[in-house]
Amino acid sequence: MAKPNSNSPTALGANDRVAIVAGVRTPFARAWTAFKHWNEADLGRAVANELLNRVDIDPELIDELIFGCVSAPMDGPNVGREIVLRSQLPKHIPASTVQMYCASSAYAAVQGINALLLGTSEVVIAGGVESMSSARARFSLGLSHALQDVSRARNLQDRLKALSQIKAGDLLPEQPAIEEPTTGKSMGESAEDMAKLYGIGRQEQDAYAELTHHRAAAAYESGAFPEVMPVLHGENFDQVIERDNNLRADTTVERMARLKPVFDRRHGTVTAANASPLTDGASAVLLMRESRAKKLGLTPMAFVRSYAQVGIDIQRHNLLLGPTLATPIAFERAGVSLNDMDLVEMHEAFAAQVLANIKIWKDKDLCQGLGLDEAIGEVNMDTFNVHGGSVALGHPFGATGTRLITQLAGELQRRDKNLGLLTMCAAGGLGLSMVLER
Ligand SMILES: CC(=O)SCCNC(=O)CCNC(=O)[C@H](O)C(C)(C)COP(=O)(O)OP(=O)(O)OC[C@H]1O[C@@H](n2cnc3c(N)ncnc32)[C@H](O)[C@@H]1OP(=O)(O)O
Repeated sequence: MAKPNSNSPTALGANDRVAIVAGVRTPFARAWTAFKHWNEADLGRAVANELLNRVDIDPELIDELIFGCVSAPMDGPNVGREIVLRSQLPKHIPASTVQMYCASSAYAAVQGINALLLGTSEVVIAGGVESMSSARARFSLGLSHALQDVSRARNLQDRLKALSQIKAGDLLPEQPAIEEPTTGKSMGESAEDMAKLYGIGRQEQDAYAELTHHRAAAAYESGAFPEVMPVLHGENFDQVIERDNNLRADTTVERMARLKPVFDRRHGTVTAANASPLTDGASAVLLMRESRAKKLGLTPMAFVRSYAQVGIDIQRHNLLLGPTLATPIAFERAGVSLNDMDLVEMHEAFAAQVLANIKIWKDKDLCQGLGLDEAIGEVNMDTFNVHGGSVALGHPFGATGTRLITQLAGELQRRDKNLGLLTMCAAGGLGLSMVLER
């Protein structure tokens, strides 16, 4: 289990901090709905262009674009580069695509932060995108091998021989799955395990899901999501989506109670309502050092104080514990504690995962059982996910990280507050936490 590194600095680039200057995102759309006809590179292009249009900055000043994408398309897996080639950005800008499962765009931001601290880039666009609607079913390996043999065959006889190797089962397409290759368990099954292990009941999960939907709906009404851009959609791109379409302002615990559990149909508690949905969308942030922002006359939303990443042995521990393991390290690096946080944003893969993590945070024995020295502390729900989270807004895997960075930075700015934490679990037992300051 990862332990805080006591030699860590207390803040990143203390004399010339890394600034989050701006952030944008598309509305998040349930898979196979509004963005059915969009692909990853075009969704990414839309947010990159919007960022350039909103910030008064010469595109020539962008040194690098880094994007996260979990399910990268086979016909252009470096989505970042495809975005540059399709956007208003100058084509000479280098671009890359990173993968840290659900934390991918937060990790893209980390890569950008590191480049700025090293001085290898001065202005970075970091973001992420996911299009579950574009995820393709694959040929089986047996069929792929046979088709390769056919294409290499020199004569009709060899071609027929290659084709004769194909078994009936090989013809079945393999659907993209959200399963851990190591454990064979889906994310939903891990959420069920977590709910059972930490005693998080169905009612508690549904009540949390109701809260997150209602908060997100209220946030739209109060204008708290200026980062959300309108996007054209539909077969002829003649309709406009302006808000996340998973959001249900009218959802109630009573309605949710009627739903059957999905991942453990007999004894489970995780349902379509208390899980984040499969989602399409993109988000991006503009990063630069404080001094650069000042020179360009730009007012940063917030600065990066620290970050930390962890990996969990998922054969011993639940894979959705990332927030519990990564947060103490980010706090120690920033020289702060939970009590100092004005706002906390936790990615909501599932209501059960959020509730289990915050239950562990306040319990010394549970924290020590996971190798931590002490309890992290008790979360104040009035300052936690104040505008809702992934269960309501949706969770395009590659885009949630920079959605969280923008949302937290924006809310710190609006409330004129000083410190905020964002924290994420990710598949593979990964976790990423980041402390922002003003
Ligand atoms: C680190 C990480 O982030 S891991 C997380 C990774 N993400 C995941 O694993 C994704 C998990 N989610 C999923 O796989 C899917 O969303 C599922 C399987 C849970 C649900 O998928 P679907 O069954 O397609 O959901 P669907 O939208 O059809 O909803 C099912 C029903 O619940 C209802 N429902 C959903 N949400 C609500 C709500 N908030 N209130 C009331 N009813 C609701 C729907 O109306 C629908 O009802 P109907 O059958 O009468 O039409």
